[in-house]
Amino acid sequence: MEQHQPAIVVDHVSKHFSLKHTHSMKEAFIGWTKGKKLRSDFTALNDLSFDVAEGESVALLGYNGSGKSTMLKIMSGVMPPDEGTVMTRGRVAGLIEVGAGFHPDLTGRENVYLNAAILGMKQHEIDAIFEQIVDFAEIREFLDQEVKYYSSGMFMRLAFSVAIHVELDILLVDEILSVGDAPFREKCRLKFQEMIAQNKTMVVVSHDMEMVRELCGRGIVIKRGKKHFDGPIEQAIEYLGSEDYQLAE
Ligand SMILES: Nc1ncnc2c1ncn2[C@@H]1O[C@H](COP(=O)(O)OP(=O)(O)OP(=O)(O)O)[C@@H](O)[C@H]1O
Repeated sequence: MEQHQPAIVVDHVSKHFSLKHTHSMKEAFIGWTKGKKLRSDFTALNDLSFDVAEGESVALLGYNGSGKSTMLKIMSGVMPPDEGTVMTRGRVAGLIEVGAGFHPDLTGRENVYLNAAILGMKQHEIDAIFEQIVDFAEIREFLDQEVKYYSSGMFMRLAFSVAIHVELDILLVDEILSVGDAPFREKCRLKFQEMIAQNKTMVVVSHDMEMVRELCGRGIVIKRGKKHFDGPIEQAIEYLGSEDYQLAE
């Protein structure tokens, strides 16, 4: 596929979290008088840099806790980096915490409007895609029921459907397909392929190597927040399973 200017530029990004150490009040006080730290700093992302070209589909791979979701959250703008910058070109939609913007006391219909608006769409634009959203989610008969009565699968379908039907240039996908049933997963798979054919830029976090192989041409392998490999997807998957990765610091 022809590649253009970068859609995403991740430039020397680091992220630190503060880890709490449990203490009793007394220990905490004594520790404090002796100048001991009650918290320590944990580096989740360590000077990470990469570009993603427009129309490219890239997988972020790595063991649990290696920093993949943190990287996606920073790219989506829900979390700031501590150091470095992320530049994105165009409208970014994240399938990260699907349904996070859904309000339990509102109906399915109201939530579709609310969330599409949060994702930057105008009322008439939402009207135009409303039917497609509902059809894709297959929850039409429950549309006017409050979403707190939805099953977790129904809830996820609707939230997911809103996110993929809004106008977007960059789609960030975090391990969400595991929630849906097999027919819904298949439908999503086809939708992702359609988006790739439409030259959308995608960054996918998944432990499902079959899906990653199918959707992505390139893989970035990280461990403890550091990039260890960046290249063709087959080689990235191979590296992830290698002793080199296991031993990598
Ligand atoms: N808000 C937070 N506060 C403290 N630590 C956090 C926070 N978010 C993430 N972390 C830590 O940062 C590290 C990276 O987490 P992250 O969720 O990015 O990993 P991941 O590669 O997506 O893992 P997984 O494959 O398990 O989904 C983990 O050690 C996690 O505990």
